[in-house]
Amino acid sequence: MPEKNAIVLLAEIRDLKQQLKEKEQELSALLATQKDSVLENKYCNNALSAEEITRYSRQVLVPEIGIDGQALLRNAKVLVVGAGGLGCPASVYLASSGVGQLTIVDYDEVELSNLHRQILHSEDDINRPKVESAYDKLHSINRSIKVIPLKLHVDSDSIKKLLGSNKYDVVVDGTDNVATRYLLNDACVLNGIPLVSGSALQLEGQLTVYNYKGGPCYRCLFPVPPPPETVTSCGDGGVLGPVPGIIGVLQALETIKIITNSPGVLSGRLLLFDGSRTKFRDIKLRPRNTECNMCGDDPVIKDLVDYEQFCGAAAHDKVINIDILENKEHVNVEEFSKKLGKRLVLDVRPVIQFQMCGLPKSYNFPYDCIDKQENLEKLRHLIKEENSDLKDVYVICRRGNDSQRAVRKLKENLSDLPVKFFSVKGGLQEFSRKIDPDFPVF
Ligand SMILES: Nc1ncnc2c1ncn2[C@@H]1O[C@H](COP(=O)(O)OP(=O)(O)OP(=O)(O)O)[C@@H](O)[C@H]1O
Ligand SMILES: [Zn+2]
Repeated sequence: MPEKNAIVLLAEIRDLKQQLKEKEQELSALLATQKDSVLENKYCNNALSAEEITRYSRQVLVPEIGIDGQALLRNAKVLVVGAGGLGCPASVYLASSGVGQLTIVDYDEVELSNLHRQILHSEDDINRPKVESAYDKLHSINRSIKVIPLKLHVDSDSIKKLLGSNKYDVVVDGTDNVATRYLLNDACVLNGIPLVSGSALQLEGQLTVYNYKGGPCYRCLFPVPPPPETVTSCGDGGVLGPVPGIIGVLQALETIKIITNSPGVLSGRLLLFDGSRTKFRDIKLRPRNTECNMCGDDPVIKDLVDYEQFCGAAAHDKVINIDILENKEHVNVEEFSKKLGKRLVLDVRPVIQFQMCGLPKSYNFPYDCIDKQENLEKLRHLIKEENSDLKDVYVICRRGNDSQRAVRKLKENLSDLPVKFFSVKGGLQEFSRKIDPDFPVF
């Protein structure tokens, strides 16, 4: 028998997956028709079917949940925004605990660098929409609930449609940017929905519930957004997988408590998790601000606004390209690669990123401290030594933004040297995409 090649095998796997999906849909339809008859069981309290009693028995036994709580969960509708580090663990527990309708929204596709923490996605899902992969896993965890995957960017228009078409009991914020945080806060205030908010970076996490039974909203605490350059994303600062895991799981816990009217919901309090010492701290927040622009007694904001404009930052963590240099101060990666090894290259990423991977014969001068006197002296020395007759210095970073800022600083501080500084357009990510895919992207 001739040996099968990888392409044939992949095509067969795809066919089998498609067949499996069709069978699953058949099964769901069958279960839906049987549901009513399942509910009528002479031994069971009619609020829950026999299957539900068995499936959820361990949590129904918890006094705060009980049969009524479980029925509330089955009738609940939860919107999870973001199928990333927080949204994945949160939705796993919401699906498995029997939340009747779980809508999961994300615009993005799965990447290799997501897998260490985004536990709904696996290697086979790379390049698939996150919501598709989330749907498959959640559906296989619990076929008796309705999971609605929506691949879309949540903005002022789409959130209005989303909240207008369904009466959600809770919104879970599993996103990673300030603009979406304000957007979800305002949308939840306008629609009277509690917002379970979490965040995680490096070894630290935070959790609170906004807009719950007269408690504060996000704007009560943060009336104005932080300057965009002070916000660090996971892509820049990193995050250890279990940290968003812990916060996401706690988001599910708060959501379940809200739905089941359990006491102790984390409203008006902020939970701080410090993973380096494995410590939780709980701080009391200011109560609702009666003068809050959004939820105050006489709110100024009556409709959703343009959040990217309000925050001066994009409502996603993808590349925001700044353009602060003149055209002639840029060089594209094609030109840059021809000069590689023949010109001085300054890599202005943080030390850790340079240690992870760097171009041969490049020098690391992190942007943050490039204009410190001792670094300027080192640079002066390097340029004089290495660049005696080569007048160009190439400055590179991860995405081509910090390199532009660095060129500005270098021009200001080393104007006496007979060199020209160029920023490499698109940075190392572009270099990896267009010149050498062996350079690891992250
Ligand atoms: N406005 C939005 N609408 C829909 N999804 C959003 C929105 N903003 C953020 N998200 C999603 O929220 C998720 C946040 O996940 P996470 O913080 O783990 O980071 P990531 O974007 O997946 O990865 P990384 O930061 O490492 O590139 C992402 O999947 C992102 O696509
Ligand atoms: Zn408020």
